[in-house]
Amino acid sequence: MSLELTAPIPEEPSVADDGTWLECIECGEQFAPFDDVRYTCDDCDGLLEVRYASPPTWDDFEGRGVWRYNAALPFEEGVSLPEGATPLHTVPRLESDVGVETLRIKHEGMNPTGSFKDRGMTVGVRVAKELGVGRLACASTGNTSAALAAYGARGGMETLVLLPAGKVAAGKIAQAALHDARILEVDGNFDSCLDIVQDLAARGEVYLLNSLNPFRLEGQKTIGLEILEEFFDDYGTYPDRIVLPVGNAGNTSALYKAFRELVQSGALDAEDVPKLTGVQAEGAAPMVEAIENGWDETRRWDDVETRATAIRIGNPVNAPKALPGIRETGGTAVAVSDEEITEAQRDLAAEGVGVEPASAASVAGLRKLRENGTVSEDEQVVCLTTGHLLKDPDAAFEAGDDPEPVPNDTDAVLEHLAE
Ligand SMILES: Cc1ncc(COP(=O)(O)O)c(C=O)c1O
Ligand SMILES: N[C@@H](CCOP(=O)(O)O)C(=O)O
Repeated sequence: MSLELTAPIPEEPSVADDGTWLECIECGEQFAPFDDVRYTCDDCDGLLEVRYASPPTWDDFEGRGVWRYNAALPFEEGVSLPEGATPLHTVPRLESDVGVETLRIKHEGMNPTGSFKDRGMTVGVRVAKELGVGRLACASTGNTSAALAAYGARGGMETLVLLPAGKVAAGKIAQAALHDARILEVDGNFDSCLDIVQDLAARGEVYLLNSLNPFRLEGQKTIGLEILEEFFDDYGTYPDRIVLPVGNAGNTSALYKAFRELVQSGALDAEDVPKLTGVQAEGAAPMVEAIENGWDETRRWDDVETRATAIRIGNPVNAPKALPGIRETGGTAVAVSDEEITEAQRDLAAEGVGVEPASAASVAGLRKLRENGTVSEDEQVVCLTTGHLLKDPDAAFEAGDDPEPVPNDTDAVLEHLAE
């Protein structure tokens, strides 16, 4: 296991506030966490990470949901709906069909707005209040906008969302609209929307709450903490592998950070860290390209396309955090077709687990890696499903069978059923 994972706990710098500070992952420059609004390093523009003088151990955790893990977060509590404590489903038929020893599904679609973004927003909006900023904003393929709108509303704050026109699933726009976000539809893809929001943030017009914001990822760390705790309760061991869909690569970065902090505190052995395994759609796979080619960074894909609109992303901003996470945990990355994604969506639905297309990419990826021998039959695996089926009703209609019209008459209904 890599040196990164066993790195010593850094000494608390003078900029720390209550044992917490921001640190550049490229040059190591440190910043006080709440003295100013910043998303990247003032010196080199590298990505920032939140650091703690005392990384958490298992005994520090009590309560339920995201804030059970407040010892691993910058605050005791946040702007909450509440979020987290999502199910870790068993899926016995799918488990034996895919052919692994254990398969569990961590269904993040069961969060308050139907995706894992809520875990990030409960922390992110709390930080926005601490900083005393005005308007909150994000670029989004849909779920981030739904979560920002809801948590902004909960916190009594104004929200602005920029969406790629014609490429966001209906359920997600409906959420942002009802929670009263101002919605701008941009004639461009998600990456162009993020470029604009970053410009607006740099000009001080908005507070950016995409996963470039290091505090968002603190909340998303709790996915990894919950998986490890619950899996250990059930099996007395940790999963060998966690398979997750990858878009902007926030979750991959967040889970890797959660595991590093547990290793640093001595709560987890480095050899027990699950292999982080990322799955992208074939039409939007810059992370897979970077992993396959051994690159340290991704190359931007300008033309991206997939039915899994949530991961229709060509320039994953968290790649510098996520690529080491995949490599140093011994994981990998794989691309799947839209057909394989829809098939996996049906497989999950047949076990009663309703997910949107991007979520099903994890299961499609696991199946592919099992078939090509990368994943072995004795592995214990958790697949992350990131968003709820109702987020994208059109995709669900396409994947499922059509309703059958029948006359308003019992005999005619019976006749129809007998056909
Ligand atoms: C449903 C869904 N799954 C997966 C992803 C990808 O997650 P990440 O950006 O953390 O890689 C997103 C958004 O990016 C999403 O909305
Ligand atoms: N799928 C995301 C894309 C933006 O990701 P973020 O984690 O950087 O906010 C979305 O739902 O918009």
